[in-house]
Amino acid sequence: MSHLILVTGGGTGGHFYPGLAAAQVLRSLGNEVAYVGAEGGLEARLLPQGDLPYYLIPAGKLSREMLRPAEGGKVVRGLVSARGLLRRLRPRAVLSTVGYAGFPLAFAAEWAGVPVVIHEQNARLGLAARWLAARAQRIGLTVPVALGEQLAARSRVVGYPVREIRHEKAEARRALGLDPARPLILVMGGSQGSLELNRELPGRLEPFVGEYQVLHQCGVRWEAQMQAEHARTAGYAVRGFVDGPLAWSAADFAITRAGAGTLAEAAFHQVPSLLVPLPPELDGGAQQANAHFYAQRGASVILEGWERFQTKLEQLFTQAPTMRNALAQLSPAGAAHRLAELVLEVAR
Ligand SMILES: CC(=O)N[C@H]1[C@@H](OP(=O)(O)OP(=O)(O)OC[C@H]2O[C@@H](n3ccc(=O)[nH]c3=O)[C@H](O)[C@@H]2O)O[C@H](CO)[C@@H](O)[C@@H]1O
Repeated sequence: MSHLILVTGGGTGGHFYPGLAAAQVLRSLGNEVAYVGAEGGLEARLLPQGDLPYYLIPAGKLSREMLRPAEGGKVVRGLVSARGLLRRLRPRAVLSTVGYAGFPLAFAAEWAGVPVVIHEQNARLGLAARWLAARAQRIGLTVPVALGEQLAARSRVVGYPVREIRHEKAEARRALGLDPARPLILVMGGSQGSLELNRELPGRLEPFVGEYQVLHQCGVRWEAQMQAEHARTAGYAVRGFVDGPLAWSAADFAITRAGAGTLAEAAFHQVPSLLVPLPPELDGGAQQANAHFYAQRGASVILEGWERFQTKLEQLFTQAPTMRNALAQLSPAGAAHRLAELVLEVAR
């Protein structure tokens, strides 16, 4: 029997980085670990830069798109590839951070009798998590989620595994090519960038540039256009993709989407944030649920309508000290270890 543990999940940063963090902990504890990502996902670009053994398999979107032959075909090919990998590698356990990219391997493993642990990042279970939860041995959660009795018995709140790297503030700003001395507002659109933040924020933040500087992460897709439009505005730096730990270490305030990873990093680095969650029709309400979890605990402010931007930003500045305390209570430090422990509990 092999000693291998397979970690799977990706597509976007929010699903990939927590899997990577847990994989690294599992490896540091002496386990043999390999990563299984989706062809075309963010991980297909990032895994070759690291030192974890990895495999890429097809993965189709698990939505109504699945009914389209091209997407449905990908789902089927993903399951066939996953089954082939399991037969070849015979892992002791599979950890999946769910999402469409974490689905094929975990699903095939459940049917092959390999112990599976899933991790749901958001404050509610997504589709892949709901499909996998019934047969998963353990369900790791970022925050408490209301579940039926059977699922609750197998679930544990472990937090969201973040990359636990902190840099000194001035050094982080220097490394990002920013003014080391001026307070920084970080705009994070998430791993793919946010068109809404790209459209709304440069103009609205202009009056604050001078007293503050801005680092706006706009998404690789929009980088060229955003650079052309704003590169010459002094104190307003635009980047397609940034080094997450560096950007959070450099920031004093943030304006962000409400992806689970973004929120967990804001908590880890204690950066008060103004949240602009994705509209519920685009993600089944996951970001709204995440944002409310933080706002109810006084850790973030939610923007409800751009007409209130100025008021909300001022609220963020004035309430920052109490928000930092609330964020410290929500810090996910140690989450990667707790998730790794769940996996080792069930590994054969
Ligand atoms: C549109 C969409 O479906 N978004 C989902 C996706 O978000 P998304 O992939 O945007 O994820 P998150 O906000 O959760 O996390 C983004 C991660 O990527 C990193 N990062 C991002 C940009 C960058 O330039 N550099 C960088 O390192 C961040 O530091 C963070 O670790 O997965 C999340 C976790 O399941 C969900 O909560 C989100 O709803």
